[in-house]
Parts: sequence; C-alpha cells; structure tokens
Amino acid sequence: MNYAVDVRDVRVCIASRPVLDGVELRVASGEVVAIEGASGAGKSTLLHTVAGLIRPSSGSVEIAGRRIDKLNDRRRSALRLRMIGSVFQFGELLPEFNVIENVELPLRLLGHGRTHSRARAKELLEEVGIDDLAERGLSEVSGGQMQRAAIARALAHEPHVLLADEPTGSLDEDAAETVLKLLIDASHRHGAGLIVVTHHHDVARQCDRTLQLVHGTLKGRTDANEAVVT
Ligand SMILES: Nc1ncnc2c1ncn2[C@@H]1O[C@H](COP(=O)(O)OP(=O)(O)OP(=O)(O)O)[C@@H](O)[C@H]1O
Repeated sequence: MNYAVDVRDVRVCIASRPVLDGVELRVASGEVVAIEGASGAGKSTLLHTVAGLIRPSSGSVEIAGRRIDKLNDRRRSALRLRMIGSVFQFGELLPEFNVIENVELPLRLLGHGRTHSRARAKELLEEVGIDDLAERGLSEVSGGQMQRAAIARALAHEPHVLLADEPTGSLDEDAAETVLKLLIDASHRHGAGLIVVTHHHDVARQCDRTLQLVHGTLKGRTDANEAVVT
C-alpha cells in the first residue's frame, strides 16, 4: 500500500545533535496534516527531510512508494521536481519573473512546451483567484497574492505531495484564512497529501489531523486514514 508520504523511524542530527529521533508519519493522498511545535522543535527540518533536502542518518522516507532518502543527489532532485510542490513563508518565487512566468516554471523545467505551460498556469491562477495579476511583477502584488501565486506554482505539475512551511506566517488573519483554505481545497481536489507546518492553532484545526513535534518525535495519530490511502 502506497502513501503520499511514508516516514518510518527517522533520525536526523544537525551539528551532532539529534533534532528528529524516531519520527513516524504516514500521509494519504488528498489528506491534510498539520504539524505544530515550539520554535526550534525541528518542524522545518522534518519538511526538508520529507523533501529529500536533508538525508536522515537512519529510518526511511518514501514519496508515493519511492525511497527518496536512498537516491543520489541528481535522482533526488528529479523526484522532488516531479512529485513535490512546496509553499514556504517567503515563497520560492523568483523576482526576475512575473506572476505567470513563476507559475509556469516547474512545467518548463520538466520539459513541457511553452503553450501547454502557459495554458496550465492560467488555469491555476484562475483557481487561486489572481488571473488578473498574471503579468504583474512580484513587487506589484501583495503578500497574500504572492502566496496564492506560490500555491498555483506548487500545484502546476500535479505533485503527489505538497509541503507548506508557515505559509500564512506573514499574512493578516483574513488573508491567512483565505490562503490556507485554498491550500487545503487544492490538496483535496488534486489528491495531493499536504503537510503544513504552522504556529497557528486555528490553522491546524482546519486540517484532517494535527500532530505535535515534541522532543524530536511526532505525537498524535501518525497513521493515515486508511479509507483515503491510494
Ligand atoms: N544549519 C544549522 N546549524 C545548526 N543548527 C541548526 C541548523 N539548522 C537548524 N538548526 C537547529 O535545529 C533545530 C531545529 O530547527 P528547525 O528550523 O527545524 O526548527 P523549527 O521547529 O522549524 O523552528 P521555527 O518554528 O523557529 O522555524 C533548532 O534547534 C535549530 O537551532
């Protein structure tokens, strides 16, 4: 049985100190999981480990049934580009490109043609409600609009997994609520497993499950809801 994300007994040390120790986490396709935890608890480290940016010293990390932690750098990057979409607080959008060019970028990197990529990016900008801003530069849109563009970009290549690190951290309450709802709806609609790190309790309440990262391990229901496992 394949999960979107399957983390087993993962240990990660940073500067010789164990930050994650015995982490278990299964996320089904279309499931939304919130991770809470004190500052410095290791939440970003966990997301980076799931994304294959940090290699665990023991344990395993599977993305849609593939061991990302076992791959060499080139294959890990390729798997990440194909299977994972990320939304981080300060975005991964590139300031030298306008909104729609940023959304197209993952598709262009995956070798899709210009016409297809542009059409798909337009659809996604409509889905997140900023199609009228497609040609604006990033300095000409608000923080909330930028996060919407980041969500559209993260969804462009239909990833199996969405990772969001404090996606609403810099937004006011209304904008944060809208952005989070978009992310959750998109994950359900596109069937992507979403892991969202947040300090906001009201954000966590809107997710299917909430887990706490404490002393290097996840507390709460770490297993996916089997009914939605693909
Ligand atoms: N490059 C690094 N060198 C040394 N220690 C690091 C490094 N990166 C992270 N750490 C340490 O690892 C621990 C986990 O950091 P991490 O960023 O994952 O926590 P977090 O829960 O995401 O924190 P926050 O909520 O403040 O963003 C922290 O104690 C941090 O100081």
